[in-house]
Amino acid sequence: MFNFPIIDLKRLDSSKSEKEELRRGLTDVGFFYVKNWGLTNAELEEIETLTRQVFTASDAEQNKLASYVGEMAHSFYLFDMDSKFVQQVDPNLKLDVKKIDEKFWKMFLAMKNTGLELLTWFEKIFDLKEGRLRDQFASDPVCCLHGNYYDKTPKGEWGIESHLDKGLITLLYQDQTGGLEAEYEGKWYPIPPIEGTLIINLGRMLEYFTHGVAKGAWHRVKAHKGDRISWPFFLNPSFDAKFGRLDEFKWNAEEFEALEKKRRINVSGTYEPGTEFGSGTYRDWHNKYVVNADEHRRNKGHLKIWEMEEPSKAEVDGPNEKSSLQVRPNQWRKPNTRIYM
Ligand SMILES: O=C(O)CCC(=O)C(=O)O
Ligand SMILES: [Fe+2]
Repeated sequence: MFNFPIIDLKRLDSSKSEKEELRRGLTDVGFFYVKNWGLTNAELEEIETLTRQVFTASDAEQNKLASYVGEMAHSFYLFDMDSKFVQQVDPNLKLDVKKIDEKFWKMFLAMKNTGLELLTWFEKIFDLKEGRLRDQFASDPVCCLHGNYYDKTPKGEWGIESHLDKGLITLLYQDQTGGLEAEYEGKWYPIPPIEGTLIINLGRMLEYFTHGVAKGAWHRVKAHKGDRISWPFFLNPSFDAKFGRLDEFKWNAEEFEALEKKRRINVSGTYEPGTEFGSGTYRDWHNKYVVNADEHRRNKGHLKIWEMEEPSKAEVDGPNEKSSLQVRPNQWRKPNTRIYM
């Protein structure tokens, strides 16, 4: 067992040891738990029940959800990473789409707020000027919430293969099954469920922008005990965010460069060396790697993904673009088409 940091968001302001643990999570481990982030255990139980229903419902019911336009500006997608599923469809199950929409939107916002609050804490821990991370990279972040459904992972396969998330931060809620593992100093350790907590891991973009001082951590999932649901929320940069690295962290540039080189050799096949950042904006990167996610998929896995996406303000209000909601109807997509990880 590994001692992953557990941060109580309510105590962070007043407790020095809590801040030290956050620093350890941020700069050494790359993974940490967060308590008191917003939703109650009862709300999370309800989310779990509703998600299970979504994955068990017939195509017709799923399509009802996909074409539902709630009060909120978002859309749903569904795609399979792998089609050999044993999971049964319940033909009699009716989805309460309004309720699903409301509950998921609440979860979405709670996770987004937690992510932004954490970015502010990272600025404090790193002694950066206030807003240095949030203003430069996340003034209008591209966000997306997945429901990941893994049926029991067959022997020799992966629920999701070893990978590094691409964005700034990932905030993940998992059910009580277990199966998520993270790498630390060359060894793999389970990240067991702790009721009510979120698991935070840092993505490659945050790592890259900080010259590797914020640590991106590799992780993978084997749902060998039984089927499993997890809800990762991906906080990505704003479309207009410039891909400039922060000079405050330049002192670590050489070490990071060396690490990046080593990675390419060690993990060829899952690393996707094609995903270079360049010096443009997140929009350039997004158009290159996310819009054509099929071609650039970085990992295989035995799971289905249900995605809830919030168009960024830039996407909706852009001067030359029609609202994405007008031009892009809600829809289920099968199989895999886009992945905002
Ligand atoms: O299901 C999990 O616990 C992890 C999922 C994950 O790593 C991802 O979707 O990027
Ligand atoms: Fe991930």
